[in-house]
Amino acid sequence: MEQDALLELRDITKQFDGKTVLNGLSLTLYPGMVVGLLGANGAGKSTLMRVALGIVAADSGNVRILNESPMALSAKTKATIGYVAQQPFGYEGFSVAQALSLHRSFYPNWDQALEQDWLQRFDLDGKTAVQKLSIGQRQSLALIMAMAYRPKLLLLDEPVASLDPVARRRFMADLFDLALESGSAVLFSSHITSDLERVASHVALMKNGELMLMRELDELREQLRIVTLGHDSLPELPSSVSVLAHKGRTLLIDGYQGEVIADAQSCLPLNLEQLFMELHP
Ligand SMILES: Nc1ncnc2c1ncn2[C@@H]1O[C@H](COP(=O)(O)OP(=O)(O)OP(=O)(O)O)[C@@H](O)[C@H]1O
Repeated sequence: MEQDALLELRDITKQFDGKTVLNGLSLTLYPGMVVGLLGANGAGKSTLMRVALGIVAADSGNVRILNESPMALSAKTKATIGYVAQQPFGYEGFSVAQALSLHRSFYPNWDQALEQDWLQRFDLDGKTAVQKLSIGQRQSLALIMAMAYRPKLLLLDEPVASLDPVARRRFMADLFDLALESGSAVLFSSHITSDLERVASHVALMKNGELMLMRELDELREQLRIVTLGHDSLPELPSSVSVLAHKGRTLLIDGYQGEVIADAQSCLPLNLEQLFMELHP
């Protein structure tokens, strides 16, 4: 495992029923990184997280999470990892306060002030029965449960899909602060590209079980261009530039450093949503 890495996946392959879901995927997370994981439905985002946590075993490749094997995590290390699954689990039959009380007992580093702060922010009442919470409120509770012990590594599978825009914004800002303040790393999947652009330090883009791009967001803005060519054929390109997609007169390039692109009628930066669309024609 590389020095300081909080999570390292190397050459991970996973098949389900003969279908390849993760295909030679490598990804490393360091302290302070907030990585937004972007990919179409079925691209393998949840599977990646589940492999990282040892919930499912990879067919091949190597995973190290906080310097341990995910299949043999010590209790001490487990207490420093936060995870919110796409469909958060139950606590049916408990009130919010009872559920938190039970959950809290597993984590020596639980920050009760943070818990109270977030209960207020998410407008959750401790007396409400968990089964009466809306989907968004359940998601909020699951987030509090995963974050109030300030984990070193936080994996969130579409954590904000059911939150309203105000709650989403607040939570996203907190997420970023948490990582920066405590030297944690966060990996979160989301289809909301504007959220990703607002809070992520890095973007990881998956397609068909492969990692197409893993880059600092600022770098991505500088080095990716969408080019409209005068003709369908690919012109000779500067050596630093690589082609991500080419269809008709539209060319998507990486590694752009301000060079002149031959035959270009326009050469423009693009946002994450445009990038996603261009990579999924
Ligand atoms: N336990 C399983 N058994 C069989 N197939 C599975 C299993 N888990 C996932 N898959 C398949 O693996 C593929 C990737 O699923 P995964 O949930 O990782 O995608 P995702 O990128 O998280 O998708 P979404 O954005 O829709 O949540 C899908 O085709 C899915 O049907």
